[in-house]
Amino acid sequence: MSSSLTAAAALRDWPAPVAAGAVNGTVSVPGSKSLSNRALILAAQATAPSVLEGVLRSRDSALMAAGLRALGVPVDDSGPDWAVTPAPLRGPAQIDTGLAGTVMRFLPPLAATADGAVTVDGDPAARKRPMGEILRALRVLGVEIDGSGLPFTLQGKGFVTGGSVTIDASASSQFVSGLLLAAPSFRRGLTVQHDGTPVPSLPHIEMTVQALRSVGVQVDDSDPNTWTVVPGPVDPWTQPIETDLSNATPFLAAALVIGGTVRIPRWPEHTTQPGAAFADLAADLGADVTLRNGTLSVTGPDRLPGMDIDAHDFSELAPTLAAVAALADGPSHLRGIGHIRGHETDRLAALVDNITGLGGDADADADALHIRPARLYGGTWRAFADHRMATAGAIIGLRVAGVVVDDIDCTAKTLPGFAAMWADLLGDRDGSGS
Ligand SMILES: O=C(O)C1=C[C@@H](OP(=O)(O)O)[C@@H](O)[C@H](O)C1
Ligand SMILES: C=C(OP(=O)(O)O)C(=O)O
Repeated sequence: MSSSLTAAAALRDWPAPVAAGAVNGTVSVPGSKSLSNRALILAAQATAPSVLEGVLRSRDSALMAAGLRALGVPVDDSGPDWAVTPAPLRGPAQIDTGLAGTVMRFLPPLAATADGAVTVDGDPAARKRPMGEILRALRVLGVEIDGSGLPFTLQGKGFVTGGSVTIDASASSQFVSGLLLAAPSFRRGLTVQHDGTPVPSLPHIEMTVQALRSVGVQVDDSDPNTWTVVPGPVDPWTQPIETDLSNATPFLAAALVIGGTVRIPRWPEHTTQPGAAFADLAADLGADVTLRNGTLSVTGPDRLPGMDIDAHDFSELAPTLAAVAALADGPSHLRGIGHIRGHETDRLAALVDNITGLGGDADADADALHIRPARLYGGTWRAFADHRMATAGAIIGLRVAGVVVDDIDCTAKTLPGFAAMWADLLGDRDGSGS
């Protein structure tokens, strides 16, 4: 794995290409970050080796693989399909989470079962992301931890007893997912109960439950806000990893904002990925949307209306939706997304700053983003190390000359090569912009 995927790179200004006309292209999007990192965590606990077909090769998945290796689990990423060979987990180990929510919330509960001390840290921005609740839960479950956020050290005893714990997962569904994904390895399994305002990104918890069941783990999710995982053997991971539908959305958004058609092959018919919601949203905005033979096609509407939507379940789409909204003919409201202030950056603040910095009209309240039509002009679009902020800038740049994204390489978090893929879609092969 190249170090550029595991270390934060220097900022690189990228003049976003302006579209010469309507788009017409097909984009092959790599595997889902969320499924890849679940597959890695589960394969590490399995009774036999797994081969992860279609796994995403990106900074977030490289960090997950490196974290497992640090704990003694061989992950061979030399081919396109990574091989994971389960082994007893042991410290001392150092884990770098980068800026990956899935690494910082999924790996510590599993690392707590290791024999030995495990120190966990991440990028400076990762230290600001909510983490206390999952550490509190691990303490309730008997795990000794030094620290209350990144960096912290788990004093692994070689086992976690498990049992039941009540948490407030209103800041991130990943608190629930992380605990459930390690629970097959807890001696008594685990019941997690959520007590608080509604959990965001619920489809991602369904993804966790489905991933656990797919490797033979029994999960009871029959009561809302309560999940029980029965301890026991984990089968090797066998399913191909689906295309990352959230990463497909900037490309599909191009068809919405400049017209024309974008096709995404290998679009699953059934999925727990919240990115699938984008197809319905595009249709609601007047696009022609079809799914035929596994390819999703989106043909943009003549005029782009505003949107008033509750994005609580698919909050990771907020930057894409905000970029579309900034180019729409009517006002937009993206509601139910207060918790994205704790994503890679404070996304509500960053989107407002970026949109207003280009002459747009946007503001945020505790839980929503409001964007009104305005004539935009060129300027710097700051990524704040956030892959989806960078791709949102690319969308706006399609229609606004002079937009410069200040760190396009942070897209390597989940989609290395984004700039080249974007240039290919627009027929701008050198990727340098206009
Ligand atoms: O479990 C996952 O894979 C994810 C859950 C969501 O996190 P939040 O619940 O913190 O929004 C989502 O936004 C993130 O991109 C991926
Ligand atoms: C919130 C996101 O990432 P993470 O997995 O780091 O939480 C995201 O990808 O939009």
